[in-house]
Amino acid sequence: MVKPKIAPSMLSSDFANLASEAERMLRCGADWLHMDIMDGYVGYSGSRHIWIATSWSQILLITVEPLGKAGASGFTFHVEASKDNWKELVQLIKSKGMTPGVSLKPGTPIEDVYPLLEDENPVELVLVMTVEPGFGGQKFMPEMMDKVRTLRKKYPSLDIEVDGGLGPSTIDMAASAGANCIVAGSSVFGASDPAQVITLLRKSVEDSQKTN
Ligand SMILES: O=C(CO)[C@@H](O)[C@H](O)COP(=O)(O)O
Repeated sequence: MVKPKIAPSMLSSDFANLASEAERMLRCGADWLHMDIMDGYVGYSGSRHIWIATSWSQILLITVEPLGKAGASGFTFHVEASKDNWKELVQLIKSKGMTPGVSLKPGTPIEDVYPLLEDENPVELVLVMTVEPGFGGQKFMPEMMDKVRTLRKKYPSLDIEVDGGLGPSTIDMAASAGANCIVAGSSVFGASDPAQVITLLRKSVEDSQKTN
């Protein structure tokens, strides 16, 4: 059974206090910290819990090494940005001690990630974007759950992550579709009790796994 992982998105944190925000989330029970790298902005911090998701095409290769050195545990890149160099990227990510993952935008068909999962040196996580990448606080796209269901059926032990609009009102849709890694920004950082939200997200994943 794939373990639930709850990953607060640091995009919704107080950037002036990034380190203490990260520590606060870990104290609240976060398994991972999710850091986005997007056009022109690079943010990272040294923690073994940090996962990096990036959509920045040209810079992908040169961001791997410093993030590995900083202690990131995983590096997820967008399939749309890595058509020509994903094999090289996966190798590099692994060589720097991180777990490779691939992400796809809402308009990208799920079939586009199959070659990366079926390669002899495969990615180990697929991040299904449930909003258009860019900023926090957007509305969850339930129609993306077809992608999650399809992936879960095909790859029972794969880490399947969802990102965008996840919170108490949407988690059951993602969990019952088969997602086990949950990125949540505004619902966690905006909560008066983030630990309670993290617990609720995890419980939804666990309950779905028991019934499916
Ligand atoms: O990558 C992104 C947005 O591009 C996400 O990581 C968001 O930061 C998630 O925020 P919420 O939708 O949970 O507020």
